[in-house]
Amino acid sequence: MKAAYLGPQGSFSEEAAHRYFSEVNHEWLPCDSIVDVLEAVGEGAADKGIVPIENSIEGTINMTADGLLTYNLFVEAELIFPVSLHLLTKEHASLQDIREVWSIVPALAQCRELIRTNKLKTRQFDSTSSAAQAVMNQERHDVAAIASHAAAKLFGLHIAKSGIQDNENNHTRFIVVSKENNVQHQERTKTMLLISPTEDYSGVLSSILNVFTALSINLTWIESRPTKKQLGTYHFFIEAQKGMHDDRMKKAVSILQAFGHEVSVLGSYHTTKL
Ligand SMILES: O=C(O)C(=O)C[C@]1(C(=O)O)C=C[C@@H](O)C=C1
Repeated sequence: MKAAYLGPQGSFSEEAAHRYFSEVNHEWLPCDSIVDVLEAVGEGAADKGIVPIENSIEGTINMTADGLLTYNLFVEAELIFPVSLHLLTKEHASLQDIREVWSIVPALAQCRELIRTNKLKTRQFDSTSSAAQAVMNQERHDVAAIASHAAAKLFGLHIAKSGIQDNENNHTRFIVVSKENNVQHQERTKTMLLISPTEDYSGVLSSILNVFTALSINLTWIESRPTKKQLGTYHFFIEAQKGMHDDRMKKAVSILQAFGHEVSVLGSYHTTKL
């Protein structure tokens, strides 16, 4: 089994992948970007991929949500991973010495307060670990990567300040994706749906939500994404706190279809706290 994740070594994705797949022998495929992970699974270069989809401070990682549809992927597990971000420098330095921070956009966004109050410039990288590697390979003393403790150790960087995210209690939700439609009807705790209204009318979203209210199904995530076909047209990712084996969930899907909406079940899965 080959599993793809966002590399290089030292990324949060790598830590999540190693912890989740720990019991079995796996072949790993570190990729250069989140989209490359999804593409590797979509095109069969890897059997499974681990990608971040939501962070408790910054919200949805849109390229993951959109990529699920581009590459026709299914979600087979959800992982909750605690994220602590650190300021990593090449030499011993303090926050006052730093003028510029490098990282992936979601990690920069999780440290908005520190960046704003210290008037730091930012540079975007494809992962926290590629930013840490770039800091190691340069000579400036006023730049720092925003990355993990594992990246600091791996690249021999100094931790100038730790726990710099806006909220100490910070978690990222990863999903494990594959090409296989694994929506079995075995007991699972959550389901992800994509609902595409075929018509636009006033109250279309509330009519969709009312179906879940009427069936007492709690929703854990809702995200509107543009269809990319015409300005102002959306489809909705909805995650419900019920597995697809549950009769109420099956009923919700058939009512939504009877309303004329297109409904795809993107996965039914359990949550693992890492
Ligand atoms: O860059 C990494 O280390 C990643 O695994 C990606 C990622 C993300 O994009 O959300 C994962 C967890 C943290 O939220 C920060 C970065």
